[in-house]
Amino acid sequence: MIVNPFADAGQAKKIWQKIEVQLKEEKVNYRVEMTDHPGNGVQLARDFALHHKLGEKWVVVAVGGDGTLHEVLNGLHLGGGDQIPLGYLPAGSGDDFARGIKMPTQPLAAVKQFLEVQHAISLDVGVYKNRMDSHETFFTNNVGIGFDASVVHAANAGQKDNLKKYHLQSNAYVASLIKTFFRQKPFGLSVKTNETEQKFSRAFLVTTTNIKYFGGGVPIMPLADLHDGKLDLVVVEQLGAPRFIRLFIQMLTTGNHLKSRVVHHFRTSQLHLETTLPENGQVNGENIQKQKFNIDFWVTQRPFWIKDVAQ
Ligand SMILES: Nc1ncnc2c1ncn2[C@@H]1O[C@H](COP(=O)(O)OP(=O)(O)OP(=O)(O)O)[C@@H](O)[C@H]1O
Repeated sequence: MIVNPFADAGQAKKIWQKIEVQLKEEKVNYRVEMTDHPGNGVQLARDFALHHKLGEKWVVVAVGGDGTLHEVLNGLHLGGGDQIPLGYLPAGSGDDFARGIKMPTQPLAAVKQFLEVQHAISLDVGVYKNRMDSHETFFTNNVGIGFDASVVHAANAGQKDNLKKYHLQSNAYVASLIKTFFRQKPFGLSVKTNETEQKFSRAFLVTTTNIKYFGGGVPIMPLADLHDGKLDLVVVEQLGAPRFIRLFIQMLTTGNHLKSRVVHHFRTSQLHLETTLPENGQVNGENIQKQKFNIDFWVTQRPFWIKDVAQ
């Protein structure tokens, strides 16, 4: 168990204490490591993978939010542990992956479901690589460029100041959304998939997603499927404030945003994106440094210790 006690603005520590009572009651054989700084989940998972042989019956479980899951996934990869089943118990503020896989976000219900799992299942994970370097990053949820990434950057900066995470329902989140909306400038984008090539001169929000949700419960891609070997790319072109609000409401309610003329959807197993300007980026709600993106995406599969609930 790799636990981030600081997830959900520190609430995860209390959640973990409750989870532990349940694990002990069920006589589960486990070891626990607490992350003690950002990025520590990567180190702990990598070290575990480096010191445990394939074929041993271990499951590595990330306990925290989408950021913790992201760190553990990548740490296992760095330690050569791509075949070690990855479990997840949601204890974060957004928990988009848990929502996407229809896992209960209530921690004790999630533990109960976790203990019912009999075997690992194979699920899609996205991979991206910047053409300027050789480092591959895996992701369970999504990678955003432009507006959604700028919202994440603003939220993470706010979190540093007061450890308060923005929630979709909170006034602070809505205020940050509006402020960022007016700050975000459109940018040129080129999209290349297996089948098609398209250029946008005024891209605004560019999200490559493996699951239905981003931003703590916003269903950006209702059709996303973790079993189809594909990623979904959603490009939203620049739009005025009233239209943006309408689109956002459609996103939250009917899913009709996908029918809008300013929204473009691509489903593909391979993707190349290039931006004309340096833009903010985000992966699973964690900042990617502002840069001119020249980036490739593809899909792979890895084992998860998670109950398979059909999408
Ligand atoms: N001991 C620690 N102290 C401070 N930050 C930590 C610590 N351990 C991990 N972190 C960082 O906490 C951040 C947030 O974690 P995480 O994303 O899991 O929770 P969350 O933001 O509440 O949930 P979600 O992403 O689902 O909204 C990550 O960037 C991670 O690197």
